[in-house]
Amino acid sequence: MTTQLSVNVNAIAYLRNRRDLPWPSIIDLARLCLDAGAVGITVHPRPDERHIRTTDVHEIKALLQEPAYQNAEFNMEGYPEERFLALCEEIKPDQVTLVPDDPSQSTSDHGWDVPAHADMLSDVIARMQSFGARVSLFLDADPDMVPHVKAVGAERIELYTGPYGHTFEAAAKADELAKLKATAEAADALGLGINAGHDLTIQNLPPLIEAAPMIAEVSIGHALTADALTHGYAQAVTLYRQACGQVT
Ligand SMILES: CC(=O)[C@@H](O)[C@H](O)COP(=O)(O)O
Ligand SMILES: NCC(=O)COP(=O)(O)O
Repeated sequence: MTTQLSVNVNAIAYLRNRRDLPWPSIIDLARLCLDAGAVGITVHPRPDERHIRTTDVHEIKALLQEPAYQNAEFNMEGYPEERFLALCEEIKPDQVTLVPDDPSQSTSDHGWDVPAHADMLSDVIARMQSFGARVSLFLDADPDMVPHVKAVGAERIELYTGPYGHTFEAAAKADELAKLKATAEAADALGLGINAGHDLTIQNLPPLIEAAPMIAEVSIGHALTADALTHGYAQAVTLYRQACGQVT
């Protein structure tokens, strides 16, 4: 399996929202990403619309319905509150990634305590699957949490890679990578798909993929957008696809 790249466009929306102007265009840049070989687009429409707005979600959906992008995937991330779930039912993305974020959080910084929310998650997962979405649960690197994901019916986990991306001292980085590897292997053994994301970079991606080659998809936004300021957006996508081990 080759790890696929889904580009998160939250950061583009942040930049666009600085002024009451329609540029940078999320749709134009999403088109660039897909044409450069990204498997799909990821958004995280937060309740305060600090970056991705509901209108953006509808416009991306329309883009992915164009003939050229029929095979592209739409991944919607968010906390399972009613507004987000209703939007998912309206948009019908290919994948819904459930994230345990409080609305006040500055960004996603932890995975689910699945047993503590098992009944709610089971119901939400079934609700999202009823329109055909694949459901992924955002998870800390903890193999013991994996069987609970299986029990609530999700198809995938998304490994929260922030602690790995935030460490720079070799021993700490090795320790975080080992935890990610063990969690990916536990999920693979139970037949769960494995995604990964948060603070992944061109530098830290190859060791992650080497440690856990069964990772099906990484969703990357912040560092890719930063690198796009240097290399251009299409070239940045190519560089990240190469870091995923894809031949471009
Ligand atoms: C779930 C995750 O780690 C990211 O996809 C998250 O969407 C980042 O959110 P912000 O772009 O709002 O920081
Ligand atoms: N799920 C992770 C994601 O979509 C983007 O995270 P980041 O690359 O912006 O940290």
